[in-house]
Amino acid sequence: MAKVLSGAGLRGQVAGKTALSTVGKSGSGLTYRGYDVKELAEHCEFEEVAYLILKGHLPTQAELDSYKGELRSMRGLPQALKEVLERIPADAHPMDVLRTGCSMLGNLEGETSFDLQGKVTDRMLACFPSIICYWYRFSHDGVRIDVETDDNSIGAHFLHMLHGKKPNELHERVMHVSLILYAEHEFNASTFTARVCASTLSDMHSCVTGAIGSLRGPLHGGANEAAMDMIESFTSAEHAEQEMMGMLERKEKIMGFGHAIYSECDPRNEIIKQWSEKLAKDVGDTVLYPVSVRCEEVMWREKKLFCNADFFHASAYNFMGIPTKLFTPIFVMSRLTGWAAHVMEQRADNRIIRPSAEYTGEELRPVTPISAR
Ligand SMILES: CC(=O)SCCNC(=O)CCNC(=O)[C@H](O)C(C)(C)COP(=O)(O)OP(=O)(O)OC[C@H]1O[C@@H](n2cnc3c(N)ncnc32)[C@H](O)[C@@H]1OP(=O)(O)O
Ligand SMILES: O=C([O-])CC(=O)C(=O)O
Repeated sequence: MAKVLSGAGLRGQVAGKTALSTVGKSGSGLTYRGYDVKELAEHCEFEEVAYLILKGHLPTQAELDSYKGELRSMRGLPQALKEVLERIPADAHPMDVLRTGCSMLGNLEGETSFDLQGKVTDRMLACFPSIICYWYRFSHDGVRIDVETDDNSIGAHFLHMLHGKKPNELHERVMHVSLILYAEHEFNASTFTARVCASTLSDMHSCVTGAIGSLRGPLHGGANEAAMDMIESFTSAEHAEQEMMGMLERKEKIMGFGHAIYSECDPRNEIIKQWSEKLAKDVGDTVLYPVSVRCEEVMWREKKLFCNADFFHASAYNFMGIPTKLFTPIFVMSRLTGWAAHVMEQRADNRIIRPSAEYTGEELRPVTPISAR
């Protein structure tokens, strides 16, 4: 059953065209350029999916090898950017760090012509993990890490820099899956931000910087961090149930549940949930995964609300030793592909996005001189 889409928040209004993805077309599915996300997550590496989204087709092995080589060669950070990152305090939010990092990159390596849109996007894909980890390790551990690793994937590059050692096969695979699931999602809030910015013929770094700001909020990408804060406060499944019932009674929003478009489920949830379960077994977890499952059961039973993509990402990332405040930046490392592809699509058939407002203010009135107010 499709969700009734009407009311505030531009819900249900077609705001433009896209050939990049379909969200909830039959009530629940998700496709990227016609491919089911489930199949992509099962068979592909993230770089293949980034290539698909950005360049329009799934790469051949030769195309993929060459693309990965190119991305690998772009991991380094300019000295001036490193200096900026070193000045950002340890208690800053990494999403703010990434927003600044992206903006600074735009100053140093600006998109001076739209002919460079593919190149500047690849550069961001390659170096966003470097920006996050360089700042994180410098501000938290006092070390200046080498960001130019030879890792075979973006996910492995990230985990290697974060933990100071190469990830195992399971963790690298989960990163592929996670980055694939987060890559693209039609006209969600952050992508729409990027498209509005693009419609003024602004540059790619401005579009992405704005999108990072939109993704940061807890109603959007920030929900994975908020979900983690919640589940780690529960000591057992029973405790989780008790607390959730209280939150529902108090009409609190529970992060990681519900969706603006999907009506019955978010197709990304069952995929990341399976990987979270595998990771739970791998680390011998007996609390976080059962707590998460109980939260899912309670929300469905009480409210018919289902987990969105963010909920089981929280436990999955936690099991891989990723600090909670880096969860949403990982989303950025992935969604950058969708944002950039939408910017390119907008540019290819552009009209400035400028909706109208329904005026609810005062009727026309005279200005009283300041001495008489
Ligand atoms: C990757 C992503 O960005 S996915 C989204 C991540 N965000 C979250 O997880 C934040 C929590 N979820 C929410 O805030 C919302 O479900 C959103 C923002 C995702 C969607 O918002 P909307 O489209 O406005 O929600 P929707 O219209 O379906 O809400 C219907 C009702 O369910 C309630 N509801 C929806 N989600 C939740 C929730 N997570 N917890 C409690 N109640 C909820 C709403 O308050 C609303 O109740 P009302 O009719 O009494 O006002
Ligand atoms: O589509 C949305 O509104 C939010 C979402 O799930 C996403 O951006 O991945």
